[in-house]
Amino acid sequence: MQLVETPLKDCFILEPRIFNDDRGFFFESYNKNTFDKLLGKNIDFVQDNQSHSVYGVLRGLHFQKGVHAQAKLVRVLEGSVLDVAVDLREDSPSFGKWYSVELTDKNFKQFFIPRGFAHGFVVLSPTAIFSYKCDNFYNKASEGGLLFNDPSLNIDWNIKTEEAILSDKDQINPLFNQLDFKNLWN
Ligand SMILES: Cc1cn([C@H]2C[C@H](O)[C@@H](COP(=O)(O)OP(=O)(O)O[C@H]3O[C@H](C)C(=O)[C@H](O)[C@H]3O)O2)c(=O)[nH]c1=O
Repeated sequence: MQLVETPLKDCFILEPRIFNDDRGFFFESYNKNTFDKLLGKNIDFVQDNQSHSVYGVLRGLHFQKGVHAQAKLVRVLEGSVLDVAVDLREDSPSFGKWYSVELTDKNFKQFFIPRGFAHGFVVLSPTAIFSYKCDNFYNKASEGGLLFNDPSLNIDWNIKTEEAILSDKDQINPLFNQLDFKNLWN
């Protein structure tokens, strides 16, 4: 497993070692010892999630606030997605910045997003199965969100805005001023 830094502080891309042979391939998708050693900290994941989506589905940008904030280790089991993280930590040098990485079932890349980030992805293949680990439990009451097309972020999702398939929740975020990320996740 290799760790690759990103422009967002504490956000990392992980590239597992793939063992290919004439049967196919094998790799360790998660190993606590390896992961914690690479990160240099102890991360206890407590919940695994999985979603299936068709092309153009855009889930995000979501986060849970305060004590319910979640760190996530995300990957794609089938298809390809553009995965996006936004740094909402006011004391971070990358505060208000976003970063995207294409995760596919061919590049085996994983993306670690710490607590304090908004997260989302858009499906670029006909269908995609998205699987991820969280280090805190789901807490609906603490959920918050940013509009995927927030003009102050200007995220390039690699699809046309009109192609995006969104849940009702993701279409409007009247709770949040689009231009002010301060205190958003506290
Ligand atoms: C997240 C979650 C949802 N649910 C229930 C609540 C709804 O009835 C249903 C669908 O939830 P939602 O529309 O919030 O699912 P996504 O749009 O995929 O949300 C996720 O999308 C982005 C990519 C994220 O990073 C978050 O993990 C999460 O917000 O599953 C649960 O029961 N447990 C959960 O942990």
